[in-house]
Amino acid sequence: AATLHWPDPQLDFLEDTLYSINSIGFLTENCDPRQNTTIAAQWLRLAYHDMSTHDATDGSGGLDASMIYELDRPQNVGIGMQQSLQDFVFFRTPYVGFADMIAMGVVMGVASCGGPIIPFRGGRVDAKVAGPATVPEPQQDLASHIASFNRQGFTQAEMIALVACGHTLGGVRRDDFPLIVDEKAPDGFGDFDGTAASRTSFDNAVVLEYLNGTTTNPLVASANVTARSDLRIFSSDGNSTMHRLASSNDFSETCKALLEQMINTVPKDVKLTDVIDPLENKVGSALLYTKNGSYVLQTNLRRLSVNPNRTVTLFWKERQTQGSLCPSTGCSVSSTRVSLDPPSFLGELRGIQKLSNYKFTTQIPLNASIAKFWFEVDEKDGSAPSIVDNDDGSGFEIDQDTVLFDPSRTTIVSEGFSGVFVIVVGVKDDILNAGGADAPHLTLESFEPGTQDFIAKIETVSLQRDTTHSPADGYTFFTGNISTGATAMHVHATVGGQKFTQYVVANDFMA
Ligand code: HEM
Repeated sequence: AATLHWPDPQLDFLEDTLYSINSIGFLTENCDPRQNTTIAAQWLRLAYHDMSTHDATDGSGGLDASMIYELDRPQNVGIGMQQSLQDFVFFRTPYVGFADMIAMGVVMGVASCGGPIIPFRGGRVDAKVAGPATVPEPQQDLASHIASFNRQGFTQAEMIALVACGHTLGGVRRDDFPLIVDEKAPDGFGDFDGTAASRTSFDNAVVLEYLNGTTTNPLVASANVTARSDLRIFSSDGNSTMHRLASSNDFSETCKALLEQMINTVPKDVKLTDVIDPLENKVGSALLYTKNGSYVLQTNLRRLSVNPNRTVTLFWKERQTQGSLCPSTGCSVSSTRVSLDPPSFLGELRGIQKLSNYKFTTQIPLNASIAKFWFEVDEKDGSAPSIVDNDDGSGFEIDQDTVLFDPSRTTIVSEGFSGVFVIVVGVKDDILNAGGADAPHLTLESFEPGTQDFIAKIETVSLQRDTTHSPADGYTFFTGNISTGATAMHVHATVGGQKFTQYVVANDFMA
């Protein structure tokens, strides 16, 4: 399983979104309905269509979010495609692309409808252009379907099962396929399986109804014989795969494996992360800034379990060791407060009841500063306290204190419906002045996810000396405006001939 070597904004975000914060999961939590179908069904179809550009012979294509360039193709008809992309777009970051969110939609959607929990890996890379038009269509013959699934990396038996696993959710809309669903279909929607409860269940009713001849699946039973692609596919091995999937356990296990393969089908040069499981210890962001004559360090440690007796202590090592004020074991402070936060629904399914968040805000003398920090966790159950120090004993390093984003001086200014973040960054005078004739160069690279057209916007603005915040505590302040549509930014600086970079997410703009 993936281990967090802090800072790791990719794993940090993906783990949070899977288990900790009920953000994307909130939309589909109870296999929630939308447009006669379910959000989970829309997400699953989107992921399959996006993946189906894969060519196993040369390793090209796969789950790479190329769908944003392919929406106008007839194979991708249906409001669900656009809507699903809209669901995911807000969650992309400079480190996590659309494709990872489309893949996560399968994990979330399937689990929310009572299906198996599919392991999730991150690291997909978003395509810059459309892929080939290779999504299978209902009017194609069996040989074309077998060839097309082979090209995508699936055998004939796997094709049968994967179609059954996909077509356990949702159905066919008359608006999209008037030649497949006739006008008698209630709400213009032909469910893949017949029972109302089944619509919101990831179950094998689609298999059982097919086998016992009661199916209403339009792709099996449509009056339009050409459109009966599921019938041709399901029966293509004399029903042997379908008989096997009649066991609900087999169905669940098979779907888990095949859907995992589907979301992990990526272009050959893309390397996915290890499987992301909930992390027992997780450090949040660490913000270091100056205020009223000292540094302030703000951070937190998240634990998966609750223990009201547990104490968590933050330790740190000073950057200036001469005339150290800390004992040899490091300076320390107890958590300022603990909050017990609910996990995401997937976190709950993984057995997490509450997440304990130990929060710290501590002052550090200006002449000492901080080089790194770590935590001591005492369960108060007689066992020895444990140390949380980034797994490898290195601790959580504050790599520099020269260029510091300042959340306490940063503000938001509204302008009608939109607005700007007025971002303030402090630069240490020692280094600034040592720069001599070299003028400092500071920029903000803001990231907007592209909620309108699905194309992320990265904008760079220069930071200027701040006229409203006078120099203080050994720092001079610089300021620049970015849109409130930004969800993250990098601060880049060249000061005194050295380069500095800091990554900050919008949550911290107003921390
Ligand atoms: C030969 C292969 C396939 C064909 C011809 C096919 C065809 C279709 C058609 C015509 C629809 C109706 C879409 C609409 O009304 O807008 C549909 C829906 C759907 N398909 Fe497939 N499909 C295939 C394979 C798959 C696979 C492999 C998966 C996923 C593993 C999948 C998942 C879905 C889902 C979840 C829906 C329901 C969408 C909703 O209710 O909004 N399909 N499919």
